[in-house]
Amino acid sequence: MKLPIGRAWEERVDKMGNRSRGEAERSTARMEGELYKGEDYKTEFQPQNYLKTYYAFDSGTIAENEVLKFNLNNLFETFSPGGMGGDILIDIGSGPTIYQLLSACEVFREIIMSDYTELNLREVDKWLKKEPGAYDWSPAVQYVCELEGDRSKWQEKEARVRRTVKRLLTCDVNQPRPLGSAQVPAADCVLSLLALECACRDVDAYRAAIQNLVGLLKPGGHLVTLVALRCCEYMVGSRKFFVLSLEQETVEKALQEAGCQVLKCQYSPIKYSEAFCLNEGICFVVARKGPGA
Ligand SMILES: C[S@@+](CC[C@H](N)C(=O)[O-])C[C@H]1O[C@@H](n2cnc3c(N)ncnc32)[C@H](O)[C@@H]1O
Repeated sequence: MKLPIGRAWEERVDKMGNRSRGEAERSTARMEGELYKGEDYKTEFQPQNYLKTYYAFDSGTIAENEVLKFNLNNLFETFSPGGMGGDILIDIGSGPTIYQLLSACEVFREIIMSDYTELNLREVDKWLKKEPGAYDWSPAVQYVCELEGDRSKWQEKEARVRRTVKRLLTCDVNQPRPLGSAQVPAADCVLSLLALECACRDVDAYRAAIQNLVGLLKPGGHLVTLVALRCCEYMVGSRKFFVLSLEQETVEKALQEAGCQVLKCQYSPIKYSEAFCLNEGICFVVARKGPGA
């Protein structure tokens, strides 16, 4: 399947894949312990390192597995047949991952994925096209199939994700139009997991970003988000990235101010391994856009 991603995008990915020597030297010369953020994502966030640390599933660390299972369980509950569903789901800040779509692919006709960095989109594209070196998501896919009642159907589910993801776009949640000039229909659901707290420099920016995402929804559409609470930094390989520290109340208030009704706010005290990420709990939130928003 050839996804409708622009030629310019592919060319830039090639360039990113073969970074110039000067660029590589500049980045290794940066001081150890530096906190990366903002534009740094484009050059310093290495998708493979991120996947190995946080999504190794049963072969990885217990804490990271617990977070992933919490997330997959909540996504399963939210997107079960008879629950939320519809035409278009837009995933914002997808990163290099597809686990977030394993339940949603059953109940949405079309999924649009997006991220700030082209390297992340390239990593997802590799998996969608079954290219050599693509990440192996099968343990997570089998886990979700087991939740659905039949672990043996995991290959069918992978095929369904590949069929349902129609576009990969670049995005910036700090822009009033996070998907830029891309022509995208209003969505039934906007999903954004563990991305806003990485992308926003302060609470005002976070509130604005929530509003920007709500702007992508149809009235009555749903915003689904997962937030690592009281988090201040996380590691991707040897790089340390900034995270905005948020309380659950701040998240709920931002959604209400953006004209949404919070339908669910599932808190868990789980933490990542301290070596990778400093957080205190996590919350999975479902909100509905009100008519006046
Ligand atoms: C911790 S990762 C989360 C990835 C994935 N959603 C997950 O659940 O694992 C944070 C993601 O936020 C993205 N990001 C950073 N700044 C952003 C921005 N301004 N707009 C949108 N996404 C951004 C990064 O590229 C990265 O993929």
